[in-house]
Amino acid sequence: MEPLSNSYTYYTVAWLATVALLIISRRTRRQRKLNPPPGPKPWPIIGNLNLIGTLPHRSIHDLSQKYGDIMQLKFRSFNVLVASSAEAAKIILKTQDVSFACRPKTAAGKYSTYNYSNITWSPYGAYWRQARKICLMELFSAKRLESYEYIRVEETNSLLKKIYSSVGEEILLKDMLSDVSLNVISRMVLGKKYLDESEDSKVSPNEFKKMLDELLLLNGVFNIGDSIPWIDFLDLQGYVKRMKILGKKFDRFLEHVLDEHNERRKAEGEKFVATDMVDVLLQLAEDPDLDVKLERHGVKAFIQDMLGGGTETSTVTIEWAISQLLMKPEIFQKVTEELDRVIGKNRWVQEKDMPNLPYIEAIAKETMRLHPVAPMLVPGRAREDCKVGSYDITEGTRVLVSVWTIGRDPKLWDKPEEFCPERFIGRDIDVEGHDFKFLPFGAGRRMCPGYSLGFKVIEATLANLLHGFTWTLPGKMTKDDLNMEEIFGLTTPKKFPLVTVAQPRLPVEIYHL
Ligand code: HEM
Repeated sequence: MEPLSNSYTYYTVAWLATVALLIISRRTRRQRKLNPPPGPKPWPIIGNLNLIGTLPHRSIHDLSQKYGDIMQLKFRSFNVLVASSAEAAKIILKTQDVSFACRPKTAAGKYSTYNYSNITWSPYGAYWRQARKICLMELFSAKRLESYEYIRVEETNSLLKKIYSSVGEEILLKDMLSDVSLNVISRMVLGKKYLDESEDSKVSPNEFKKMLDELLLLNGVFNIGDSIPWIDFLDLQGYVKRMKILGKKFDRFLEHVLDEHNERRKAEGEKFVATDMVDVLLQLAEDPDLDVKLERHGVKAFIQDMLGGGTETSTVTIEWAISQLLMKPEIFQKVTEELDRVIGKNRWVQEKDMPNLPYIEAIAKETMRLHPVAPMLVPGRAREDCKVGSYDITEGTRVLVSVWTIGRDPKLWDKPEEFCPERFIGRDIDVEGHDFKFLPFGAGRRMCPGYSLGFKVIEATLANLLHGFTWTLPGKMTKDDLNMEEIFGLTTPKKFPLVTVAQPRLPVEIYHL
């Protein structure tokens, strides 16, 4: 019996070893055959992170100049594919967008946005598809956006009044703009403004603002645990702890919002009409015909998305626009000539005037070309092994589209570093992701669903700021003293907020809003 058992063990071991060798050799053969995009040689553990500075979009831009418009980096344990030309962007966002339409799993998505139940971080699939359908048909339909125009007008008027009451004084424009956009979005989404002390609410205005700032910050940070999963539990930077705290705070607030809305619905019974986006979402949550049930936590996650997506984005863009004009004051003259000719001096600009103000539109676009809010869009993730051109991309690879580089490509833009709105005049380049050389809102399946609202707010606010006031730098400050550096985050704002001085340019009675 003994020799038989020995030979049995021997054959089993030999067989297992052969299978293991076969698997290893097949894997190595496969790896050897892979043709990854060019990129810098990664270091062990950190990969190429040593090459990424405090402004990652600029570091990545510099690397793309060396390695080409389709390059691959390694950030610790995962590959990062970077597309840096209009052609490469088209491949990622159009030709092969199904392969890249997923989002990476991040602690922010898990802990601060209801376990990936919001639109931004939800994986590609039936739930996300339904969310996009809700955006298109319900939340951002032309009819719905039009029905909220009075809110945008009222809030812009209160901004103009506030500026008028500070004429001649130094103004921190960003603070004023961010109050307006927060009021606009919270009235459209939640039905009331939470920055108003007199409103009865569960959070103070300060707390509400802080929560939103923290949401934007934590969704934009580089959390080490996301790229080295086995040290995730250590939470070395303390971000996960903050995300959990924020998640709880938001939940308390949003529960209160939902309860208030449900109570009104019950009280009004048959007469109830949905007036804000929460009402719409709560109605959808009861719709038995939805393909995927919209749960209460999904409603809360969508609300968070709207609040997060709709506030900082327009503020940051308008602040950049006014800063650029202060650097090139001759543009003020051209734009006021257009405003005086089309609008006259006896009224404010309305949204319906915008098609007649191509120079304002061109200023907004030129600002977004040079200062895209999301310089590398929101990261995507390869859903499967695939090819981009002749390169092999492996499943799980993160994907960035450097719209910052594309907006500065000298092959596409003449004197790309110069702020020159005229380049958009008479050219059919829209913001809707049709032209891959200009992608401020992305393109394809994952394109920003709030683009039309965002662009409306930017254009109309900018038009009225320029129609109602002349803008100068404070005291003896010259344009050479104006710092145009940016900081990186979920949005890419000015490093030093703009301080400016306004003077009225319309008859006094026009400011009695
Ligand atoms: C100036 C205004 C805005 C800019 C520049 C902007 C920009 C962007 C960009 C670049 C993306 C990523 C697209 C991609 O990955 O391809 C995005 C996604 C998104 N934006 Fe906006 N956005 C703006 C306004 C808004 C508004 C007003 C809302 C909602 C109220 C919103 C909600 C969203 C959502 C939910 C996503 C995620 C879409 C998805 O993953 O399917 N955005 N936005």
